[in-house]
Amino acid sequence: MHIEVNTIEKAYATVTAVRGVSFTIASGEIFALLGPNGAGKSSIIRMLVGMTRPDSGVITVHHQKQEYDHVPRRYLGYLPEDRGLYPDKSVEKNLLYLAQLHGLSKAEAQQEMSHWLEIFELSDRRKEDLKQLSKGNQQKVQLIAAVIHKPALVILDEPFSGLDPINQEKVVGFLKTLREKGMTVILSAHQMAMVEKLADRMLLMAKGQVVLAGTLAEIQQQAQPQPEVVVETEQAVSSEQLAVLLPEMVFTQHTATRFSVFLPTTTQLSGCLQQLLSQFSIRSVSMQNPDLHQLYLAAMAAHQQEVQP
Ligand SMILES: Nc1ncnc2c1ncn2[C@@H]1O[C@H](COP(=O)(O)OP(=O)(O)OP(=O)(O)O)[C@@H](O)[C@H]1O
Repeated sequence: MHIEVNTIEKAYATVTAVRGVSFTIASGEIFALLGPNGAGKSSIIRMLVGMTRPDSGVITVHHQKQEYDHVPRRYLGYLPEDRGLYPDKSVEKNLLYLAQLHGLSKAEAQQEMSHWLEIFELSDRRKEDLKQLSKGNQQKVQLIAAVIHKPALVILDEPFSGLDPINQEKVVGFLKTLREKGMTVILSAHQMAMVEKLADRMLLMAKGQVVLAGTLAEIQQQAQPQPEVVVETEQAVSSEQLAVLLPEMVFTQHTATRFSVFLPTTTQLSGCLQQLLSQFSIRSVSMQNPDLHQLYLAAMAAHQQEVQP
């Protein structure tokens, strides 16, 4: 399934939740929607699944040579923000009911359920009522419910919420398995460390607008066009010495023997190193790429400044 979103807008009574947002999602990729509370992520998801319509702009979903203006229910696996299984029914009843509702035979449903319960180490809990399970285990059952009918597209709103680090890692593994099975995955999340491990491409939003978009490498390039080189020296180096040696460059001193140089372009790396080597013994040099968490915070701070009058 391939999705194209072209300049969609969505306003509610008092707020414009989505402002001219465009992106594409290729078949079989994990696509992350990121942004602070109220950024517009859930609004986009609700439009993708057809729960609401954009006020303007176009959504085109391509699947098996057909086109749709939202993802048809039969191809969709959805973990909504407000979960929605039956707490008074057993894990097994919940999952089998949902699978059969989506058209799986009883045997197929049993087979899929056993497969996923085993992956999440919940096989021995299948007879228990959902409400008897811990919040994390309920979340895992919710995730199984979203994929048990083998949908082409899985949309997961906050799949890591309420999970401890070990279970978060399990969900990372689960999402990679979905990708291996050829499913397209859209997820919204606040856990940047998890997203960084998983997402093929991502869209960072704030106040209904796109702030950054692309692969992690593309986002790093957009957000920090000046590469950071971290240098460690054998002997102490002062800021004054650096300012004389590298007059054109911006640097930050971390310790007496460790500092970062922000290169105007990567082509200036060898010149910069030659200058440093002419004066100091260098212990190590490494290119530093900011992680998604740092990029996210920096992009949000920059966006905040931009939108302030
Ligand atoms: N049904 C609605 N009626 C009115 N306003 C709404 C409605 N749904 C969302 N909003 C508003 O639209 C904006 C975007 O909300 P949305 O839920 O899409 O953000 P989000 O990025 O999913 O946030 P969160 O991370 O908190 O779930 C917010 O200001 C929100 O208050």
